[in-house]
Amino acid sequence: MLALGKLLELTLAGREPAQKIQLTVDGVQMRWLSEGALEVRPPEARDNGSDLLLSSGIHGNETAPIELLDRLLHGIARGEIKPRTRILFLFGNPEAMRRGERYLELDVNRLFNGRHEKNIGPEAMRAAELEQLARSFFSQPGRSRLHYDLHTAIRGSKIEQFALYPWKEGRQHSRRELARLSAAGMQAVLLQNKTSITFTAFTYEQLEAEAFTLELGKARPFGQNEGVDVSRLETRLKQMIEGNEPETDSLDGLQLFAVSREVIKHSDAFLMHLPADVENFSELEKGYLLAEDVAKTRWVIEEEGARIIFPNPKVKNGLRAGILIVPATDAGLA
Ligand SMILES: O=C(O)CCC(=O)N[C@@H](CCC(=O)O)C(=O)O
Ligand SMILES: [Zn+2]
Repeated sequence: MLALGKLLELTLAGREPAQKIQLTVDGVQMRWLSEGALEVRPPEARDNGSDLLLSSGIHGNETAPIELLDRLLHGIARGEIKPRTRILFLFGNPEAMRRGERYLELDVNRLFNGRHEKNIGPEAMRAAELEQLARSFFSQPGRSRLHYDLHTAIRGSKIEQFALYPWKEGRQHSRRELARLSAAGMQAVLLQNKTSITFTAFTYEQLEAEAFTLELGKARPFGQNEGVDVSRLETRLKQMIEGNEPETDSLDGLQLFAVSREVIKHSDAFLMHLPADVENFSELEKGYLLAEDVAKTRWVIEEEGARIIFPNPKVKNGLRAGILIVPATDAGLA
């Protein structure tokens, strides 16, 4: 296999490859751009005009998505997967990956859309670099732009695999992209309704890409991901890369949710009244006191059919400690 196919090994060892550009037997160019960043370019005659950004390791301990991208890269480097799309592979937080931690000082996925400029340290610099790499990758006019940022969650989930779809004023969510996600094994999509500071919010809001955060199961260390079944997503990604993806417009079985409220932790006095092992998508009854904070702030459930995802009272003050969601319809899709 070509040495650049071993991007994960290089990244975990903190090594820079001696040769930055390599060609596969089929003339596919692999180009190392920076730590954890590699561009794949098909020969011009095979290029189908699609640009696909695949990122993982934004949280260093979420290893199933890292292993998935590693398998795809190996397949390309060995000539077993024959790309017709341009692809940018990114491992988001290499130092956190080496340490097996979500992040070192700052959560990279809270540092986009201007936030890195207000912070210092390696993770702020990495977020700035990721923005630059994505901006440069998606700078070619007339090509389709798609970004999947792959994650696994801290806790178990009543709905195992789901996507979060960013929001931008004046832009409608795409039915075709949701059908594609459904075919890739996603069981639910959360439609955002305000701007955000995550990586996919950046590529969606600023780079005109279709962009999704995909949650694929529960976070486990490298080599312990038998319980995370990414087979449907992996098959779909191979088809997308090779340009032979079956057309689909079916949303059958795909559950849609909308954000009702983000629970923001304001102070060290923040208390969340949920069991430590509560699962994502757990239902909360009307009237339930979910959380309390400084100055008698109370989060009481008012919504019909409310559910909680990503509850985490340990986040830093000022950040999201959970999302309250409610069922949604496909009425606003384009
Ligand atoms: O399990 C959790 O609490 C977090 C899992 C995770 O990392 N999720 C992403 C979602 C990003 C988004 O909102 O699009 C995150 O929190 O960064
Ligand atoms: Zn994550």
